[in-house]
Amino acid sequence: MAITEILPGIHYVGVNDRTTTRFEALWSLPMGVSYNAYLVAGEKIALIDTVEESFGSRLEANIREAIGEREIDYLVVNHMEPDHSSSIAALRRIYPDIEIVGNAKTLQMIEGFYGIAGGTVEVKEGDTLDLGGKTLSFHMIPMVHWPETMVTWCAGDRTLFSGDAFGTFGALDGGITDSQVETDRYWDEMRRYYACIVGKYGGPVQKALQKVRTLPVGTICSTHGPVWQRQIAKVLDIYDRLSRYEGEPGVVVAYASMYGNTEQMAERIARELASREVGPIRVYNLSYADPSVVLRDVFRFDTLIVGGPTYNGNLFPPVAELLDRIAARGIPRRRFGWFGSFCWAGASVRLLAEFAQKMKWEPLCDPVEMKQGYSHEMCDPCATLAEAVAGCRCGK
Ligand SMILES: Cc1cc2nc3c(=O)[nH]c(=O)nc-3n(C[C@H](O)[C@H](O)[C@H](O)COP(=O)(O)O)c2cc1C
Repeated sequence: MAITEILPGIHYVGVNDRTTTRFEALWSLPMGVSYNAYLVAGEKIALIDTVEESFGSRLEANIREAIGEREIDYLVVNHMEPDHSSSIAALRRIYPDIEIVGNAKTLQMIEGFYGIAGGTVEVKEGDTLDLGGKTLSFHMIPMVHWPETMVTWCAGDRTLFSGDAFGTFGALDGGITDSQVETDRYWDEMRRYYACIVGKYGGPVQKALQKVRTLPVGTICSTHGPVWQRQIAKVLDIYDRLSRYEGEPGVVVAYASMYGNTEQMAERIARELASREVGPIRVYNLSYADPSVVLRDVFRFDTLIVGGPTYNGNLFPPVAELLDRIAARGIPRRRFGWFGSFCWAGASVRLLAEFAQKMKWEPLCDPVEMKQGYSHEMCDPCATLAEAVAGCRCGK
């Protein structure tokens, strides 16, 4: 059996993208990304999802390698985001009789994006499609992370085609299933993918998880990253924890600084945290750090300390951008401390306090504010902030 036949009659026909530098024109891709598509072959054949348009010819080649000149009877569209749907029109040209299976919202989007209206099969929650020897059923998971998203369940093979749910950044280095790849490389990429792409939709992800837990899942075929078989419990746990916005113990110190004074406060706070054995500690200079990595760790850890100088009566832009990203994802709770600097009329500390209030986050302690240059006098206030973090750790 070819390595691409992940289970008898279920073929991986996806592709790797190691050239796109920014996913959604926003998020970095240091390990690339895969666009996964699958063939389910009974007496009839269904293709589940497609790939990004520029990789369409590779998808076709992979399909031909798996099933030769046999026709594909159905294209199941779990998710309409163009990295999975933009080869639909090309596929229809290659396989003119292919019937496109989707829910009402999906079919409306297919017409809107690709002008395809006929040759479709509309499905609702729980509907089934008999391929002869394999039966697919369809289950809606709206807003994970678009409104039309659904998953496809193949009960006979205990296999869930989950769309973007349980996906991760990171191309597939030869292997396809989690026993064929080095899984440790993917966990941080999975958190980064979740935080950047799905992070706003914790509630819908929780509902999807409830549905998935009723199924005896043996294989998860998502649209990005490895096929999960051995590590399903860990994957569900990561998605569960992140979608409950449950941080694990750890501190992110995120700051920006034009001339190094606020930076010295950040360094001091981190040193004081470490000397109290608080950890892990991740320190990011927001002018240079990859925003997706910072966001990943804000999702991952339970404590966030943010600092920046006052800039034209406002927050320094890289700090404001981080706060915008956090607010857009509605993270409901973090233990929050903040610090800032100014020269003649401070605003950054006040605006960080307003942010905490807007997010309904509990402040850890009074903020640390510095006028003009950093000096040894700032050590005590920075230590007090670190002490507040350490104090919470001990349950004080
Ligand atoms: C372009 C610019 C705008 C600034 N705007 C303000 C301001 O509106 N109010 C203020 O009190 N200080 C302002 N400052 C001063 C800085 O906030 C202050 O020097 C701070 O300590 C700089 O911190 P840093 O060394 O970490 O960059 C401004 C500085 C610059 C360069």
